[in-house]
Amino acid sequence: MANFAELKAARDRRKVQSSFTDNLNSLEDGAKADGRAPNADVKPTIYHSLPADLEVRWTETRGRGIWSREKRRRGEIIFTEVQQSAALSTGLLATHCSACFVEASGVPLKRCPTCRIIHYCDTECQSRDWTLHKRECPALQKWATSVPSPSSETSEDKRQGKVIPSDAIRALGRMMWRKQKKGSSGDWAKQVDTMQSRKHRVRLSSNEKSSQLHTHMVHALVRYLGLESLDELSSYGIDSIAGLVDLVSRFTTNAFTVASPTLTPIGVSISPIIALFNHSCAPNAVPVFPRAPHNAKANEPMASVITLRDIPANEEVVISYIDTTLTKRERQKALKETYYFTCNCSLCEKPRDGAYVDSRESLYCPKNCGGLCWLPTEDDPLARCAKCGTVVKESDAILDVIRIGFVALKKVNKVQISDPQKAIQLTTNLIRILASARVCPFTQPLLALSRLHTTLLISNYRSPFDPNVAEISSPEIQEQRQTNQEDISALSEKQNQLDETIQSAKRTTMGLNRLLPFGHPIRALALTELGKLLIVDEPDPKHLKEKSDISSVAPSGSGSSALPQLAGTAKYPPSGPQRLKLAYETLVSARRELIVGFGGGKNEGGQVGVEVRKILVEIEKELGVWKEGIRGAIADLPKTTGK
Ligand SMILES: C[S@@+](CC[C@H](N)C(=O)[O-])C[C@H]1O[C@@H](n2cnc3c(N)ncnc32)[C@H](O)[C@@H]1O
Repeated sequence: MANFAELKAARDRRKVQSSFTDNLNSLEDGAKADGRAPNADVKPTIYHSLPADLEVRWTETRGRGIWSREKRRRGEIIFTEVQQSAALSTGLLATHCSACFVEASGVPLKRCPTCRIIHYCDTECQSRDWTLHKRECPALQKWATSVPSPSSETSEDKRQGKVIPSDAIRALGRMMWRKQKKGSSGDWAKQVDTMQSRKHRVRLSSNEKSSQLHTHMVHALVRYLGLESLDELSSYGIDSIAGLVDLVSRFTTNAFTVASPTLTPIGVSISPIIALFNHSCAPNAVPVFPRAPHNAKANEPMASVITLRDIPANEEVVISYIDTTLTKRERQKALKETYYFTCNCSLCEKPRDGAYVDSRESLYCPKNCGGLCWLPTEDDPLARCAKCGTVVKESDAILDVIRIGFVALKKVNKVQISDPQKAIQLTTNLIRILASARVCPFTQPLLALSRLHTTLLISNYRSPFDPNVAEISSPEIQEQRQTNQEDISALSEKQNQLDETIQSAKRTTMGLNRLLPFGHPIRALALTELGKLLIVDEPDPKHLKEKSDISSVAPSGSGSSALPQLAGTAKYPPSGPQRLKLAYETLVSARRELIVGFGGGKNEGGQVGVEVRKILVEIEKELGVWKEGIRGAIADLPKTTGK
């Protein structure tokens, strides 16, 4: 006989099942009254490329989602797909191939001679893109001559045909031309038409900004597609302007950013299957663009969805639509503004009391007991340590510091390109102020400022040896270089800059490690960045002055997973051979994480994973050479001991 828990589970199963059936029935009746996506929905037959071990299911609160039928290990690639309807970011159109999204390196790209906007690696990429570009090409030309020019565009820009529709409009155009080409009864049209729309929610929420955005996009799309009458919409399977508004709304709810293997945004894509994954701020999977080494160009841009932890069978696979290092308030605001729902994931549901303190909003205990306190807020200014109960006295001052921090963060984001020195000055000051108020390094806005600070310092650093190359050199070469330099103090200044950059990268990795699970792509890349900084040639190596012990230089077995000690101590980062050893250990750890976040096996941690493997081989050689050199030097020494 079934016990109570089993009966309850059976009842819950029936509940899900009946919601699912009700939903199908109501859709078959043509009912759309609740504003949910019309549902060929859960009928998986239109999703031919969805692997059999993944299943589309429906829930009352979230609509459709993807469930795993099987149990999964962390780092498993559960879904991969070449993006068929993606548009490259406008700023990259001249430097990246519009078919495979790879940046030109060495060989210049070939420009479409007709529109003179789109570029390709070669004729192979051009041919692959032709079915869509043959429609896109005249649209781009027409747009360039007809669009009212914003004041920021110069007449020179216009002469060069550089007036280009936004990434979203170009991606929408591609989505619609594909629909036109495949026919309105084809699977692509069905998949696009059943993506969730937020039209209804937009109206309900009477969100003025969002309505304006939709109206603006519809106007732009009509102009881009060159539509002159309603009749022309029928070739896209749309019969009214309302249908077009709905399509735009589907696009904005479901489109996602195409990123490079280092997570730099490079475009916009629409994939009706990836759009089926629901959101959680504590996701168990992540979509990435690893650019795996075995991938042919014809398979790029390839998106993969990868598990971030072990998943039991019959669990929903959820990804995050936003940056999960943000505070609950920031996350909820972003989700509401863009996706129109209130997240009730396990992270959002945790109450602000008891022994639990969310690291994203924490202060170190005023008594240094090792515990954390919630950051005070306007609503809840009384903060106390969750471990020892000590009350934080200066709540008002801390609130002010946090407020100033967020304002400064906005300002830094604004000026980072136009005035990087000012941005560095701001981040330096704010990081100091927030840290002295006992704000934890994984807490916002300190973490966001640290991430920006590291990025700014990296782009600001120019090696005195070769501005483009970070190379590994033996101490002898470094010594030679140093003695040849006339301005020792300039080198010492450079050394300080480099060390400060490494310390900042270290602080960032520590913050991210606290919030993101092992192998999360953001965390794996931050660790990679730190490792790569540690192999940059030291302009003024401290070890040459200190003559540190070189006998412990060899890599320690398979590498240590432990991070280096906290920045800020006199010893971090170390110099010379110790630094190289630390770089080795950091990159070994980074590679392990990359293999999770960008997929193992054939993916090999993606393009960055492969690059790190190659660097590790170089370091191993270098460390081997040094060790040999020292052995040789010791062997050559006259035997004076004991005499
Ligand atoms: C990209 S779609 C995801 C698939 C969608 N559920 C469907 O049925 O097509 C994004 C939309 O799904 C819903 N959604 C996703 N995650 C959710 C969550 N955690 N809670 C509530 N709604 C969610 C929201 O309506 C959101 O705008």
